[in-house]
Amino acid sequence: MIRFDSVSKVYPRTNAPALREVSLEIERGEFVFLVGSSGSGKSTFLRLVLREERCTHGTVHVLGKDLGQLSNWKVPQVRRQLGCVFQDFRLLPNKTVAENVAFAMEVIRRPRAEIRKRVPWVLDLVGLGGKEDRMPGELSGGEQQRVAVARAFVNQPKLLIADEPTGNLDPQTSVGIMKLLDRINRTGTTVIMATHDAQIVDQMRKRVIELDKGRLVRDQHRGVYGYQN
Ligand SMILES: Nc1ncnc2c1ncn2[C@@H]1O[C@H](COP(=O)(O)OP(=O)(O)OP(=O)(O)O)[C@@H](O)[C@H]1O
Repeated sequence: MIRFDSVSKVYPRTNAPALREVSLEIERGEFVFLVGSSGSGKSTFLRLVLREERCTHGTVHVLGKDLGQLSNWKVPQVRRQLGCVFQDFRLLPNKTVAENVAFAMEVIRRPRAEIRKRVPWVLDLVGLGGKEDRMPGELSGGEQQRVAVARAFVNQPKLLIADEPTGNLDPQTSVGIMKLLDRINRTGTTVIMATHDAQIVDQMRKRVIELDKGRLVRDQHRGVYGYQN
């Protein structure tokens, strides 16, 4: 699903690499927490997987494609198999809940009949049945993140990337979001989640990958958060 071979990333106009010779493999269906202090390279790792950035050295394979060799016009073909959730939700403020989710299907040109069927299905799945016509601004943070998860999952991606999805939520609301991600993972979707939330990592006991100053320093099966902020 994902393979990093000796991957380094140096951003332009910087000296210290954001990632240093990272090698790892993530198999289909895994649930992986990416941890490490601020600036350790978590978001950089995720940006390389999304091909928002290219690595400086090494190779990144995602879904069988070498992203370094992939021409720009082929990037959307890979991206449409990936779903993303962010700390700040990133919903379209002028569209309703249902329209936000439908939009993810429209951009990849799914047929209207399918959109009409799948949007209510996925909103039910995330526990937002009945709130289809609300605007994002009329929802709580937890509800907005549920919309974002619905939008990320509606096209049934092979891989779901979550960058601190509970960063703006209280502990109880966070547990609800994690239950949802766990459920999505159980459908076969691989989940990679960057987080600073020790409680969640310790509760879920999934694979934990830790970065420190761009280096992979820990790769633990059924791991714990394990470092101090
Ligand atoms: N676009 C960029 N240009 C230059 N340097 C960058 C850029 N993005 C990140 N960096 C640097 O790369 C390093 C890793 O940053 P990254 O955002 O990947 O860390 P992180 O682990 O996600 O941090 P956080 O937990 O705070 O989100 C940092 O030193 C950061 O300053």
